[in-house]
Amino acid sequence: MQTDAAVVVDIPGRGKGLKAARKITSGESILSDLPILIAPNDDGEFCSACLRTLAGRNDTVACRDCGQATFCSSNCERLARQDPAGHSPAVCRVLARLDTHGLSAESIATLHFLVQAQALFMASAHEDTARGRWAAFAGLTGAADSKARDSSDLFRRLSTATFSAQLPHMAGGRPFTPEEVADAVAKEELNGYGIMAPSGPEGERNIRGTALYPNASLINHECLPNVARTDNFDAPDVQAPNNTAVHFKALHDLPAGEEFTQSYFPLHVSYPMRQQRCQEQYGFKCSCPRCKEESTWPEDDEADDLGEEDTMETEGEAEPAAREAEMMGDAEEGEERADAGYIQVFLLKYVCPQADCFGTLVPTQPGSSVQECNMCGCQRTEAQFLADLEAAHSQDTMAAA
Ligand SMILES: C[S@@+](CC[C@H](N)C(=O)[O-])C[C@H]1O[C@@H](n2cnc3c(N)ncnc32)[C@H](O)[C@@H]1O
Repeated sequence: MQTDAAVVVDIPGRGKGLKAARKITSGESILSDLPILIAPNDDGEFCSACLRTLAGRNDTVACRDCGQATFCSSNCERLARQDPAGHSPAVCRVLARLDTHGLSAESIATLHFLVQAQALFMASAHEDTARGRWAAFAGLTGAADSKARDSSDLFRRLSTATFSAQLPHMAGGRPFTPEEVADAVAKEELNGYGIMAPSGPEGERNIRGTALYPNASLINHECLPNVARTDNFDAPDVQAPNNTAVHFKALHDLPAGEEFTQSYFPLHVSYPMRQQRCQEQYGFKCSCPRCKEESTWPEDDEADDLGEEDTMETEGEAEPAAREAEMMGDAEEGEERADAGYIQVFLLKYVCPQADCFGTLVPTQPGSSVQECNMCGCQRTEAQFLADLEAAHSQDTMAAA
């Protein structure tokens, strides 16, 4: 791994995970990772290779063979055609022959992902770089660890198109078996990062595509995470494929040996919804310190009700900064259950305050108290945070009176 900050470890009950190889400072970048494979949505809005926004560009190139890929530039087209799991001749031939009749947009996207994953597998029989990428793909958690959904229809459509495409240059490789299709589908579901587009005029969020990363896909979930992801697929000054990297920064200081955890959902999501999504989407029961605490709360007492009387500690009249330290300090390292006050301050500190954004605020630099939202890009200073904390405290005091 290209970082001295993280090491891969086996964690009982969680499979593989990443731990801090040394002491980490708040705002430090702990990992930057390029994808093993990117599966674009192919709806014509984003580059099929690097997922850059196409609107406003005058150098886009559409694939004339399959008609199912558009690139932001001739450079991306060239890179995609050279990449066995990008838009290589093999992928293009199979895509052109896929029967997608009657499938939902989500299943079509999964089928396209399977075409690319299978092409990577077939190329790994005779190409060294494909072999390394396939090894990373094969190492991701998959069907054996989850309730794989029925993928027999996807297998049938994939194998029919593959057979009809006749892939002469794929000598040595072979198509996926039904079990390999089920495993690849599970790998996408359990490890895929949905790459979000900037919000539309009505606040709607499109997904550009799904990407699997060799190391970032190993970071486990907790509902009070200590790292958060940033990316910049539309960075004008970063050439493909480097714009497809994801970066993880520490939200606060961490001791050596601490497991890096991210939240698989926006931080404000309620306890029942988080439990359901961990179980149904990822196949595990979340018993993190926040879930342990919130499992004892009355049902309608959602985590995002920050002003609720019984979730706020109102003792004493400490200054805001002292109050933050006091409350954040309540959750001792390794403690099993987070304190209600700690959860409240954590959410105030890290949930983006912009209406309907729900991004995570991440320190801009190591040691900096200025935070930036990983979704909308808004910034907040320590003074603004302390004012927000004070306002929440006053609201609670009034509600309690
Ligand atoms: C993106 S992968 C993370 C890496 C994974 N642990 C591995 O071994 O490759 C997601 C999977 O990790 C496991 N996982 C993540 N967070 C967990 C948690 N808090 N408790 C138990 N299992 C967890 C679940 O099996 C989940 O489907």
